[in-house]
Amino acid sequence: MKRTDLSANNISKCFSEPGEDGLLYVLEDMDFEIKEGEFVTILGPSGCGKSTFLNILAGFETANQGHAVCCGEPVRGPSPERAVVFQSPVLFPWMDVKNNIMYGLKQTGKKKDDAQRITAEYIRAVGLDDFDNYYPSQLSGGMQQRVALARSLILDPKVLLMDEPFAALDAQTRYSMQQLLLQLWERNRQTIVFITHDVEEALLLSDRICIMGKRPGKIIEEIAVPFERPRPISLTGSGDFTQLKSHILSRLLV
Ligand SMILES: Nc1ncnc2c1ncn2[C@@H]1O[C@H](COP(=O)(O)OP(=O)(O)OP(=O)(O)O)[C@@H](O)[C@H]1O
Repeated sequence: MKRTDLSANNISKCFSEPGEDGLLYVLEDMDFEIKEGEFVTILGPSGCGKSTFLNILAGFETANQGHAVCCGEPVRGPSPERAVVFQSPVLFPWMDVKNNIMYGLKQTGKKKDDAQRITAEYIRAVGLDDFDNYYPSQLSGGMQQRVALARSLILDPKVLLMDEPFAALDAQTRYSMQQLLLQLWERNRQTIVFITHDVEEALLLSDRICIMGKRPGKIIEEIAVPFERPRPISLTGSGDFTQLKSHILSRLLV
């Protein structure tokens, strides 16, 4: 049986409201669990606390109550076993594609030859073979996000935490990035927590969808996505797909 890779128990989080005396309650008694190798998407209305929750899982934020547990250990801060991919790719502007992707490997003390070989594999995997000496400013948004993905995956994290990673991309690039992510996931089977506002994206990518309610957020419904993989784009026109999509939308609009 697959074991739980990441869980959150009874998480509550509040922030002091900027310029006010009061507290903003963002998460309340939130429970969450994801199994090894599972792909779970979190959907929820704007401001319900999705990013805050992901930041708690990543170890960037601390909960006021409850805690996150990764591979049996409490999350006390960021760790290379939990990689984070943001909407805006975080790259070093002064490094070319190759060095951006290789950076983390070098930090782990890998031998130069090995680091270069592994980096070349990842550059190929994300389809940037002809761009390895380009700088981030010379790349499109989609290409930058490919670099960010390769940069995270090269460290072979157990868990990938993705905060609206494709939201800024045009429809075509978004689709090709979704396919790329699925390809890499099928190969390495990381445990993925993925945040999006796009219900179709959630239904095409994930094993399970967690819907959060309004702030203070917590999960109000979980849906095991019933569609077999691979899921072709034509699936979006099927009756079962549109029915599930409209059910999810109705939960989001409550
Ligand atoms: N560091 C912070 N200090 C104060 N308030 C914060 C902080 N981080 C987030 N918030 C507040 O917490 C609430 C939830 O924010 P969060 O970004 O987690 O929501 P979200 O569900 O990811 O939203 P969206 O879908 O719009 O990205 C918001 O009202 C936000 O203003």
